[in-house]
Amino acid sequence: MERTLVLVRHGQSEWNLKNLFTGWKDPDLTELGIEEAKKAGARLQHDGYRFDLAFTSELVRAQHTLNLILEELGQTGIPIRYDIALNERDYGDLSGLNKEEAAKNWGEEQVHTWRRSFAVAPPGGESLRDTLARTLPYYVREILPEVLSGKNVIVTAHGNSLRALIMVLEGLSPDGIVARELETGRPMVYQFDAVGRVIEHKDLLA
Ligand SMILES: O=C(O)[C@@H](CO)OP(=O)(O)O
Repeated sequence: MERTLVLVRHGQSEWNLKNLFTGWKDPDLTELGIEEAKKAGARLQHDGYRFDLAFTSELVRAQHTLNLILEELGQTGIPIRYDIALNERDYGDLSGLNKEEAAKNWGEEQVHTWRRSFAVAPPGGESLRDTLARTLPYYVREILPEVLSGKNVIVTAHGNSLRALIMVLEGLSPDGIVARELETGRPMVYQFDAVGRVIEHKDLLA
């Protein structure tokens, strides 16, 4: 298998558990998050995936997830590239607030729009479109050329930085992305043709 790109959302973080908006804040994984990352690695190992190169964000929950996956694969020696472009969507003023309390304050519909819409930014933060505007150039410039050269690549990142990329990989519209939820620690596998089009994609069960 060549030209394979695997995307993984980090395992459960301390702030996922506490139900807090996280964004660019930097909590680590919970025990469950560690288990999820190890399971993702074990599943990839079981299915015979091997990687030449890895990308992750500058946030510890994504880096920790990657390290655990690579340990399960016995591939801790592969090159890892870290970039802020893969960081979670910046949640601005919502960062650190409880998601349920926010829904009480601003109303469920408003908070859902901030969390899942394409173009509406939370106060002081990034919309998914803003996030796409930084993840997509990074993908085209840094990740896609490696895939096109025949490498197998793994990316561990975040719910919304990955939702942005998935819009492009799966051809989803701004309406189509609203309902797309990414589970923690679930590998999403994309197979590319020689010119960088996705010819197959599947989510692996844990
Ligand atoms: O808090 C966050 O940064 C993200 C991911 O956990 O939240 P949301 O559920 O709104 O995507």
